[in-house]
Amino acid sequence: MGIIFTKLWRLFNHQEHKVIIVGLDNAGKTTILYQFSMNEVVHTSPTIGSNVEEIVVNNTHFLMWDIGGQESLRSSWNTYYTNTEFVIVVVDSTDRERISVTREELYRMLAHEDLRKAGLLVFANKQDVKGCMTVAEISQSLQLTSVKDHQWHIQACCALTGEGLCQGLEWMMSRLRVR
Ligand SMILES: Nc1nc2c(ncn2[C@@H]2O[C@H](COP(=O)(O)OP(=O)(O)OP(=O)(O)O)[C@@H](O)[C@H]2O)c(=O)[nH]1
Ligand SMILES: [Mg+2]
Repeated sequence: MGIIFTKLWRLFNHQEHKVIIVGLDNAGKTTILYQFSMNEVVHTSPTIGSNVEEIVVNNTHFLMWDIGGQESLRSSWNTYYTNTEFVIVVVDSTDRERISVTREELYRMLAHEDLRKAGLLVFANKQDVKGCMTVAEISQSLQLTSVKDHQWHIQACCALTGEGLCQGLEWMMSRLRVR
């Protein structure tokens, strides 16, 4: 169903902006996708493959691909990269042990030719959990200030309440406006 919809959408609209949502398993990617598309918290199970939804904000159409983050699935993330305009990396801010794994995946992605022009939005998710990493800590662990060849932004959020998600979308919209 998702694929048929995607193809039909492409036939009739040239204004879509492709977005991929990546990050380690359990980061909250699927929860974020459905907060964007339905404004509610859905019950999720680990994503095998991907989910795709169209999000429309002020007449701007985003086609968002939420890709499963389990280790065995990460080597196939690159099959989604073609024509991607924004990469959303979702970080579980409570997962201090695996932030270095996210960093490795992040730099592998940014080095990929197909993502050369893509903007990077990092969601520091699960900010509702006491003692979680702050945006500053995550930014430092991911060494974001060393990212010079991609536009980037980091945004604190909580996918359960939706807090911070609109600000992330607004950043993407602002990048589209300056093109
Ligand atoms: N406390 C808290 N829990 C969250 C938040 N966002 C997501 N979760 C929970 O984290 C768990 C994993 O969420 P998913 O959205 O399925 O994670 P995912 O990144 O899609 O995981 P994979 O599909 O395996 O890659 C679920 O139990 C969510 O309810 C948040 O902001 N705060
Ligand atoms: Mg998922």
